[in-house]
Amino acid sequence: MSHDICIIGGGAVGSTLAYFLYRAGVTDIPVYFGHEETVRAVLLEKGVRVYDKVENRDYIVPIIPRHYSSPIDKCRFILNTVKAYSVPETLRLMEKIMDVGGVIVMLQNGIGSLELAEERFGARVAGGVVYFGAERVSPVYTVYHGGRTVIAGCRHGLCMELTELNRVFKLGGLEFRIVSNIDYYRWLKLALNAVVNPLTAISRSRNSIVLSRPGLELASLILAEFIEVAGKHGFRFELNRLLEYVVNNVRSTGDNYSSMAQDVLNKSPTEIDFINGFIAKELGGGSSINKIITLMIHLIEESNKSKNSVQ
Ligand SMILES: NC(=O)C1=CN([C@@H]2O[C@H](COP(=O)(O)OP(=O)(O)OC[C@H]3O[C@@H](n4cnc5c(N)ncnc54)[C@H](OP(=O)(O)O)[C@@H]3O)[C@@H](O)[C@H]2O)C=CC1
Ligand SMILES: CC(C)(CO)C(=O)C(=O)O
Repeated sequence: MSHDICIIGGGAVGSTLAYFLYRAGVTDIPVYFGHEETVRAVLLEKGVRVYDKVENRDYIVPIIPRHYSSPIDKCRFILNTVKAYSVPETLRLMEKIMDVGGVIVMLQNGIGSLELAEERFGARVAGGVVYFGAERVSPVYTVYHGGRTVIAGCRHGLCMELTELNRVFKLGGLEFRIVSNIDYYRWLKLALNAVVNPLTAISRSRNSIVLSRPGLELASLILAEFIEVAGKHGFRFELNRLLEYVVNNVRSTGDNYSSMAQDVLNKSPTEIDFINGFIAKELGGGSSINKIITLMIHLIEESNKSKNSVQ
């Protein structure tokens, strides 16, 4: 079956994107999931439920649920919204469902997923950064907490096709902004995630915890190292302006549990190696704050695996 837009990963971000497409009048979107049970649950619900907290309204978003092992569509646009650690499992799926001339948009936080997809699909891949907060309450229920922007662009070429996504998402109320320097925006988003995700995951708190005194003190330490690493890659950032940017973004998603906090609460693996782990590695070893934070999150992952952890 031929479709304009397919989504891989129907979790918090995938469901929210399907919701904005639904508002734009697009209703036949295949969404690929990791578990058969999720596919069955979505079929029963006749879609995914998305609660728009900004509008205080509940929607059933009709989607076509698929399991990733059964690639039966041909898609002009593939929006990949699985967690970074699941991306390798989706490479074969993307190969099967990408239509001739199709474009993939990799929407993971952190560094590594876009690079992996580019290795396989070259210039047919765009990167995207998501500036909204969404919480997956159950496999078929997502709360959209606010923020209305996705920034996207290709690193090799112009990807003019993306203007179509810009048009359709705009109809639904989401800004899908296309930029020529997507790497700059990926680094900027890395700064935000390096602060918000581990601090909310360690404290098992909503994003607004970052605005507390210790939260802001830790933010400065994390960002000082981020600035050093970004500088080595040719991106110059200034600490006070970065802190202001983090504070503004935390204010607009304050009620959300970051994706990493959700992972920890669900006893799932986290994306720490793609975020603070990446920064620590780029610092070249030694006992950095990003290294310590990475180890602490790995310790929590281990504890979550263990039957002896306190519930
Ligand atoms: N949540 C948020 O507020 C934000 C998240 N992000 C980023 O967006 C990305 C996605 O996060 P989020 O939506 O929270 O993640 P979720 O954990 O909510 O959703 C992940 C989805 O991927 C599916 N999946 C897992 N493996 C596969 C596979 N092999 N093939 C197809 N689908 C698969 C899961 O299926 P199943 O349901 O069956 O398990 C699930 O639907 C992450 O990189 C995150 O950092 C960025 C900004 C905000
Ligand atoms: C923007 C933010 C911090 C929203 O929660 C996010 O990217 C995430 O949760 O991973």
